[in-house]
Amino acid sequence: MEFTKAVNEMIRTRRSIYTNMFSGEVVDDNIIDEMLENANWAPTHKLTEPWRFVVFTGKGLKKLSEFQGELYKARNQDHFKEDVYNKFKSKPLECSHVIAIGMHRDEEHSLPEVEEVCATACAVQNMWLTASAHRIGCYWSTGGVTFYEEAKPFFGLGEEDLLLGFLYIGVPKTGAWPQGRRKPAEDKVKWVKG
Ligand SMILES: Cc1cc2nc3c(=O)[nH]c(=O)nc-3n(C[C@H](O)[C@H](O)[C@H](O)COP(=O)(O)O)c2cc1C
Repeated sequence: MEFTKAVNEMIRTRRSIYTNMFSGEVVDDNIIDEMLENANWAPTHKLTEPWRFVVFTGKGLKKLSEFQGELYKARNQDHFKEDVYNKFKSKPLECSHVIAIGMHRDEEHSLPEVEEVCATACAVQNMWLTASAHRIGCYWSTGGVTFYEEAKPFFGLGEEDLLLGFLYIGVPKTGAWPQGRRKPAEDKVKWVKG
């Protein structure tokens, strides 16, 4: 069946495409919208739909770059490293779009936190597969200010919410689609048949 072939192909050829593999071209916003729409169809226990995204592009990338740089500086006055600071600032500027990935806890805490993180990760995978289907490059980064508690409000997240990282997006340079590698699936699977 065509669906089976397509889904196998998309899942197995989805790759992390890093910023040094980006051409500098800008991705059409319509593709980003498609990614976000597909994210919204992720599975979600009790339909809490915990994923929250902030999309940075154009001058927005500069805002993110400055925010990250300043927060790094403020946080690391005693052990400031110039190269880390430069990386915090430069990464967003190497992209066409950056999507900040947030997980929002509902007030009732209807579910254990881990379930909401899992649902958000499913949403990210939907975006990643959609980008790959268009042969747009992206990767999930948990660098930058991801684990800085005080970064949350900048991304519209509350105390109970989590910032889970960033999807860095760009047009890959020609020929920049890498081969993947995985150890055999059988190594991680046990069947119980009787
Ligand atoms: C939750 C999560 C966080 C990740 N964080 C980073 C990261 O901070 N930096 C990085 O270079 N890659 C990061 N990656 C991408 C992985 O390195 C990548 O998926 C892995 O090398 C396998 O390559 P593939 O995605 O091309 O199959 C992350 C992936 C996931 C799922």
